[in-house]
Amino acid sequence: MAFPFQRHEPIRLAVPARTLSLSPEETADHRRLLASVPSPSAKSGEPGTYALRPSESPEQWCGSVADAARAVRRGELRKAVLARRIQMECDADIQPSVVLRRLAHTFPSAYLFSAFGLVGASPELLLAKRGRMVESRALAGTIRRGGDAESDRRLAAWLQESGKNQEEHRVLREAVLDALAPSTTWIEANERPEMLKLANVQHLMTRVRAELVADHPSFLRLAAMLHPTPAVCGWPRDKAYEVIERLEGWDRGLYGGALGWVDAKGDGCLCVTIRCAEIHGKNATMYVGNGIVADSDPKEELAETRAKLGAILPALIAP
Ligand SMILES: C=C(O[C@H]1C=CC=C(C(=O)O)[C@@H]1O)C(=O)O
Repeated sequence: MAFPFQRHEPIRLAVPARTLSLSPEETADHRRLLASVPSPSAKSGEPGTYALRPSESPEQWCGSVADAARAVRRGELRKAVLARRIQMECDADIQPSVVLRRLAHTFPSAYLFSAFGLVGASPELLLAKRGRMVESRALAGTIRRGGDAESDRRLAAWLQESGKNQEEHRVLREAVLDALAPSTTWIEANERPEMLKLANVQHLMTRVRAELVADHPSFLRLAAMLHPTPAVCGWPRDKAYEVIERLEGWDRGLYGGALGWVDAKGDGCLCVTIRCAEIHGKNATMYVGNGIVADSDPKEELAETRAKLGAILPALIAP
């Protein structure tokens, strides 16, 4: 099932013909499972040439970032997330299963998905529920990986101390805790953000765990309270939607939404749909966004979108 970015759009639901559940310890099987997904037939061939084009020029997008940062400085909102779309056209059909397998290789611990035309490897957990236990993994604040252990450590230390990134993260942490707390008997979260290190970038992360009250809202209702978090939208939510509408002006569809499963017992798991692309035959649209606060610098934000694209882009391109 998938929630689109827009709250008024209907949730998409698919009933799987077959399900297979694996424990986290069975990662090796998970890889084996993906390896068993049939490869495209030799006849259909793999793309050999790729044409890339951003839907909006980098200059245009930087202008929008500057505009959003000014709105935050004027006190209209605390944070807005602005996204970019990168279009790719190939000379043969792109096979989602091939892209997924490449993502699984580079991002083995991510939430991998290929559903409703969207393929990706998201590091962000919106909500997981088992019985009365719930969990969320909130990410905001980003820096690239260093080329060696020392520069990587220095970049991580810089991120932990960066006022701009701390503010991006604080807004998210508060929103997630405020949304869940009224439905819980206890709720815990790390005081200071941890570092989450991925192949291409590192993020500030807050892990939230909680026990729900006996008479708790359903998994879907809880997810709908959280969605969209300030990791993909901003805060206050209504004002952030307004700024996104004005500065982006395109429909995000399932990007910035949530995707996962819910079962008959009311348990489920939904990741945030980031680090992904929509695939249609020979065409793909990649999506990438950043949290914008008062001190955001457009050029640095542009570089950050390029670092984040280092997840989905290499999975689509294998010249
Ligand atoms: C919205 C995206 O990332 C979010 C998740 C982690 C870090 C983010 C950031 O530092 O801006 C974004 O809030 C995206 O990758 O498209």
